[in-house]
Amino acid sequence: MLELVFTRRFCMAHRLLSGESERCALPHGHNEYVRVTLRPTNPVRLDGTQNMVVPFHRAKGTWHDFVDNSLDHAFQLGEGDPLLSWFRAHEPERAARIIVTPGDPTTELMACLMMAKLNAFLHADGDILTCAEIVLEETPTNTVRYAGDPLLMLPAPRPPHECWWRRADMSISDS
Ligand SMILES: Nc1nc2c(c(=O)[nH]1)N=C([C@H](O)[C@H](O)COP(=O)(O)OP(=O)(O)OP(=O)(O)O)CN2
Repeated sequence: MLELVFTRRFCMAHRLLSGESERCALPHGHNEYVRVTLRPTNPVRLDGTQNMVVPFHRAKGTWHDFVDNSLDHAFQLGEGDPLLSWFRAHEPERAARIIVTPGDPTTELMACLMMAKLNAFLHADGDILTCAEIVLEETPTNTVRYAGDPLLMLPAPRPPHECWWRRADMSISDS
């Protein structure tokens, strides 16, 4: 099976309120790497001329735009986090740069949300490719990997069209 594999780096900050770790409940940041593996939905033989599954820029362009302009330097907060209400009340323009997640923004959750978003982009581009695997390296020593359908792993708090990770746009929250 021919696969296309792309890696991108981004900075993020988050905090985890529901876990056992007190230090993770204070806002802190990581420089993360996300690696995605894309597979042709209907694999065919290389044509002997162009010999491409899809041009790289088409396969990764929208995804990297999302990583660079929506994920990079964004603050990730669970939708019940009181910091979210604070930003919406006092710094509404910055609140728009907050990634709002269903529950704590753990690496597991973010990996599945990001994979679902990528699949929404790929679906909107004709379903030529599907994301088969995502690897999200939170730190050099902590990595989450998922292969399969991310929708099977994700909470389903609202109808699909009200969940930003199901929409093929640059959104990172639902108002
Ligand atoms: N299952 C998960 N557990 C934890 C997550 C997570 O996303 N999923 N996240 C964190 C925190 O973000 C924390 O900042 C990183 O974890 P930690 O192991 O404390 O990071 P270190 O850099 O200290 O790792 P060492 O290799 O042990 O130095 C916590 N748990």
